[in-house]
This record gives sequence, C-alpha cells and structure tokens, in this order.
Amino acid sequence: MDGEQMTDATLPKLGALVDVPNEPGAKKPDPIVVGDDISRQFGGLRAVDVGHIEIQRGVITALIGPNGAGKTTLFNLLTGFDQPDSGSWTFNGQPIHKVPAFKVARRGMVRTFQLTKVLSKLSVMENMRLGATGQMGERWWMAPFRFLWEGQEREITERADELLVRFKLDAKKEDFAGSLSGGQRKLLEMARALMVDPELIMLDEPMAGVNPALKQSLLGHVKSLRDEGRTVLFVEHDMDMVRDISDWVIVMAQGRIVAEGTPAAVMADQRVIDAYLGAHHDTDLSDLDEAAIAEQVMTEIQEGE
Ligand SMILES: Nc1ncnc2c1ncn2[C@@H]1O[C@H](COP(=O)(O)OP(=O)(O)OP(=O)(O)O)[C@@H](O)[C@H]1O
Repeated sequence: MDGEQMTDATLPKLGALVDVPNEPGAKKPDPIVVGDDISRQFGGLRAVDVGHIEIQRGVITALIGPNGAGKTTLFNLLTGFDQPDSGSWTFNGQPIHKVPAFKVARRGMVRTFQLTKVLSKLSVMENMRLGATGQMGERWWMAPFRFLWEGQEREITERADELLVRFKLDAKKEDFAGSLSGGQRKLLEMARALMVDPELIMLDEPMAGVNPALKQSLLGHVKSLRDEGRTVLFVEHDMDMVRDISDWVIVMAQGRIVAEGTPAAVMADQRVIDAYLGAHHDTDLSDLDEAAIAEQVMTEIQEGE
C-alpha cells in the first residue's frame, strides 16, 4: 500500500456510498468491518449496545455522539483492548472479536492512543519504534541470530525516518515526545500508527488540543491517509472537522447507533437532534427549521467540550 497514491481510486469509493440509505446499521457495498450485537456493560450501565455496524472500505467515517455515548468503548472493543459481553465482528471478512490487540494491529487494524505520561518520557524516535510490533529482535531466543533481525531493524528505522519527514517531525526525532505541542503529538500518534502500514486506522479525537493553525495541516494528513487507499474511522467532537473531511457519519447515543449518513444528511436528521435534545427541552422547535436546530445543537455540543 505504501507509496501508492490512489486518489483516482478514491472517487469511485466515495460514489459507492451514494446508494447507501441514511439508516442506523446501514449495509455498505464494500465493508472492511462488519459487527453484530456488540454489547459492553459496566455495572448497571450498558455502555455499548450496537445491533449492526458496517464500516465502508477506503473512505473516512466519523463516529460522533454526546459524552458517554460509548464511542471510545466501541473503539476499544473493535481493536481488542476491551472484551465485550456479547457480539462478534469481522475485519476483511475474518472473525476478529476474540483476537488480542497486538494481533489485531498486525492484521492491519490500528487505533491511535493519546500519548500517555510514560510515552512522553520516550523520544519521538523511540515512540515510532514502539509502533512497529512484532520485530524479531524483541524475541530473546532470536538474539543469537543477529544477522536475521538486523535487516529488519534497519527497515524499521528507515520507515520511521520516512514517516517523520512526512509528518514534519524529523527535526524533533531525538526530543522527548512530552516536549511536543498538542498538534505535533497528534501527528506523532498518527505517524506511530502507520508504522505497521494499517489498512484501517482509527483516530481517537485527532483534533483535541490542536491549535487552529495546525488544524488545516492535520486535516490534510487525515485526507492523505484515505487518498493512499486506507480506511479511516475517527471519533471527534469537532464538528467542523466532521463536516470538512468525513464521507460518512455514524452517530451514537446511549450505547446505540441512532443515525448514519452523509455529513449533511446527519446534521439535519431528526434522530440526531433527538439524541442531543435532552438538554434542550426549552428550545421552541417551531421557531427553527430542522437544519438550523441541528446546527445549533451541534454547535452547543462542540462548545460544551
Ligand atoms: N472502565 C469503565 N468502567 C466503568 N464505566 C465505564 C468505563 N469505561 C467507560 N465507562 C462508561 O461507559 C459510558 C461510555 O463511555 P465512553 O468513554 O465509551 O463514551 P464516549 O462516547 O467515548 O464519551 P466521550 O465523548 O466523553 O469520550 C460512560 O458512561 C462511561 O462513564
């Protein structure tokens, strides 16, 4: 996949969504992920309760919803970082719901993590090397066979160097990750996830803590992931980003998928409005048209973050 600029191929992929109904759980023409009856309970709280979900291959899908809707929990489940109470899902047609996280990543489905304190104390380059799972040199019994893993080590370093140049972090490679700005951290999270050359990259709030000057550059990087043939799924509260770059939007509320569709359709969808209306009983709906209400509610959610 590396190096292939698939911009020409992107257009037919986007076109494939035209006939998909704007319905929760809608079937897609070429899904990379298909999940059924996925549930996760914390005590008495059903954090995730998804009947059916499909993620279309080769496009950018946004996962939105109010705080506590279950978005992160669903991310954790799909990528093997948490275990469901029930449910099954496939990646590229292969069941993956019982596969541990590191193997899910090797198969090509990777999620970003916000940099933790521990990773902040590693250099940018060390963070990149951590992103490359399954190096032979990690296995103690391979140590005597240095000739076998030295080549791989070199490849990892070359790949990390290339990605750091692409994300304009090469000048920072020896710096502590903790010294990076919010936007640079987001770029590092993305670059690190790309170390395993994933088919599906799942971004957790890529715009959180990013200053406005870096936002455009970040948006460009996310689009470039799609344009080189990857599938992108991201959780985000920044509605400008959702509007700007997503090809498809899935809305969660109280653990369930309550709406799906193109960004324009979703922002004017009554179910989306209803999902957020708990805090808006006083709004006089008769005074506003549907799209205006959606716009207002979305803005309030965004401002509330
Ligand atoms: N480990 C946990 N233990 C107990 N409750 C949890 C745990 N993780 C999540 N929850 C609860 O599950 C619900 C869903 O949380 P989740 O973080 O998935 O929502 P979210 O949509 O990602 O929210 P946000 O947009 O605020 O990040 C919330 O009510 C949350 O408090």
